Amino acid sequence: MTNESPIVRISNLRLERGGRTVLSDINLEVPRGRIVAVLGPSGSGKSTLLAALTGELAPAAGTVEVLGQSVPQRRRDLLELRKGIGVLLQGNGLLTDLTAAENVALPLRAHTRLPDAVIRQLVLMKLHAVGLRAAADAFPRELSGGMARRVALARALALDPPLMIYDEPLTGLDPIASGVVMDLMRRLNDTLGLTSIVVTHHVHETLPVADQAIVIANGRIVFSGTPSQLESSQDPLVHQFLKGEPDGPIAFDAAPRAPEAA
Ligand SMILES: Nc1ncnc2c1ncn2[C@@H]1O[C@H](COP(=O)(O)OP(=O)(O)OP(=O)(O)O)[C@@H](O)[C@H]1O
Repeated sequence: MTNESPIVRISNLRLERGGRTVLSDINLEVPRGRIVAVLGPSGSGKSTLLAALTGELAPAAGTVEVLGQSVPQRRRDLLELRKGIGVLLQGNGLLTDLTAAENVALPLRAHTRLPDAVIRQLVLMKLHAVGLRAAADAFPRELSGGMARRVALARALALDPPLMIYDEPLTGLDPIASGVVMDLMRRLNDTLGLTSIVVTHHVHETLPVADQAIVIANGRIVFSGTPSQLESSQDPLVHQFLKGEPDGPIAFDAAPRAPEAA
């Protein structure tokens, strides 16, 4: 893979779940170094698209290339590819009986034969990168929601993956913690030379740090462009999604929920 080749290249992709087409005609290129926001109402297929990138879901048609190779079907090849993809899930997935440092060490222990002292140094570097070196020996229950999310981020970065995937990284976080996580995402992306794909409902928090945005609705990509192009789009589908309106060209049962009363 050359420096110019895209980190992700999706062509004419169709994805099915339970025998039903969820997404079709998906074409997307994610160039190196970018942060791409994947937006869309609940149930539109954002997680399904991520599943195709990580090889959990094979295409019903079309192709998915990640890190310069077609996403493999063979389990061993898939595991190898996944070492290059850091994934931050909304549930964090931290093991509660391990400290922050031990959690971050897990991928290093699973995939390398480095001595303990080297692992400890790498772990402290990753925790430092997310501003939590001092919390190395804390248990998850001793951390705030935002801190726990950052420990999970440090763990996702443990193997220095060139591609980061964030699945709803702001769920459950207050506005301050959300701002910290989004700033970190941008800073880590730029300082570590990463490429990031962020699936989120949090449009207004995410667009300021994104280089590119796509909106998925009604089973396809209905917008692809810069955040400012998105915000000025006159497309009725995009407009309905951004404003969270129940009536419009997005089917009612796929429309985003109304904001909860404060
Ligand atoms: N394992 C599955 N089997 C059958 N249908 C599924 C499966 N997973 C998802 N679906 C369906 O596929 C569609 C897309 O779901 P998906 O989870 O990708 O949407 P999403 O945009 O990520 O939603 P949300 O924002 O609520 O997480 C939905 O209609 C969902 O019901």
